Order: sequence, then structure tokens, then C-alpha cells
Amino acid sequence: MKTLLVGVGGMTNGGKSTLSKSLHQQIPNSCIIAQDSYFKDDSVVPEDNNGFKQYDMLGALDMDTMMSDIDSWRKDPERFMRQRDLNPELTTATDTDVFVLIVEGFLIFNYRPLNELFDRRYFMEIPYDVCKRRRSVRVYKPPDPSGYFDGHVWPMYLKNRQEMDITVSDIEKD
Ligand SMILES: Nc1ncnc2c1ncn2[C@@H]1O[C@H](COP(=O)(O)OP(=O)(O)OP(=O)(O)O)[C@@H](O)[C@H]1O
Ligand SMILES: NC(=O)c1ccc[n+]([C@@H]2O[C@H](CO)[C@@H](O)[C@H]2O)c1
Repeated sequence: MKTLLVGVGGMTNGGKSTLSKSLHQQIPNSCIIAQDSYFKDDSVVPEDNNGFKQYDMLGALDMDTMMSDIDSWRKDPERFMRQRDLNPELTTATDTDVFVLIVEGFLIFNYRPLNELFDRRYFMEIPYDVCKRRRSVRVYKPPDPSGYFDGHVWPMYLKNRQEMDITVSDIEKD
């Protein structure tokens, strides 16, 4: 049995989940772990001086739990998929079977212990105006307050992008 860990990173609304779902549908024995499932509770996410919740940084995410889920997959992908009801097959994997984990999220390459696990990395970027337009029709929980994109999301994207460039050198840009 072989394993392949693929990272689909990139900016908010860049199309990460759309691409990941399409890959998952086409690749047998694959599954997705989405970073957005690991946001901490709103009550513990701090606010800046403008009252904007600081969601677009690693501190807002429970990376320990995310890493622990990825570890379970790495140790036994078949069991991981069966436990989550992702793969009903009960047969045992052969030596030639390849299990693929697609990890998608906006800060997956900024977290060094996760970044170093990837066999392949993809980074999805779209222009500022497209990003802002797509984001304006999305409803997050909690919803973006007025001015959030320009006051928090975009400046944090630029900052995180710069930090990621230092951490990662072998990203395949879309
Ligand atoms: N190739 C594409 N062309 C045009 N629109 C797209 C494309 N891919 C995704 N979209 C649209 O962009 C929006 C965001 O897509 P998606 O949810 O896949 O992005 P994301 O990067 O996972 O976003 P986030 O992580 O911020 O939730 C959706 O409305 C989706 O339909
Ligand atoms: N709990 C959530 O999923 C949540 C809450 C508030 C904001 N966000 C946004 O998700 C994006 C990453 O996909 C970030 O830009 C967050 O602002 C998510």
C-alpha cells in the first residue's frame, strides 16, 4: 500500500474546495480534510482595534486536532476512511493500492509541521476584484461584517502569502 498527501492551498474563494471535490470524485481511495473544519469557537477568536475578528491567521485554527486527524490517516488510511464511512469497501488493501489524502485550506502551507508532510502542493490564486466579488456572496459563520474584506481578509492574505513564500520553495502555482 502506498500513500500520497496532496496539499490544495490558496486564497479565500480561490476554488480550493471545488478542485478538491473534483479530484476526490476522480481518484479512487481518496478523501479530503478541509482546514475550515478546524476553526476555533468564535468566543475565543480575538478582535483587532476595529472590532474585526482575527479569523485569517493560524491562531484561529485548532491545528493540533487537524494534525492528529492527518496522523490517523497516515497511520492507517483504510481504517481512517472506514471509521468516517468514506469507503464502504471491506477488502484489505494490496501492495499496489494508492491512498490519497487531499488536504485543502487557506493556511496549510503556513504551518510548518503540516507543510513538510506534502508530497505535492498546489496553490490557487485569483485577482483581488474576483476574490472580493466571490467573497461578497458567501455567508460564513459568523458572516463577514461590513469592511471585513479590505480591513482584515486581504491584508492578512498578503501577510500570510509573504510568510508562506519563506516557508515553502516548491509550490506549483495554478
Ligand atoms: N474555476 C472556477 N471558475 C469560476 N468560479 C469558481 C471556480 N472555482 C470555484 N468557483 C466559485 O468560487 C467560489 C469559491 O469556491 P470554493 O468554495 O471552491 O473556494 P475556496 O477556496 O474553497 O473558498 P474558501 O476556502 O474561502 O471557503 C464558489 O462560489 C465557486 O462556485
Ligand atoms: N468558522 C468558519 O468556518 C469561518 C468563520 C469566519 C470566517 N471564516 C473565513 O474562512 C476563510 C477561510 O476559508 C477565512 O478567510 C475566514 O475569514 C471562516
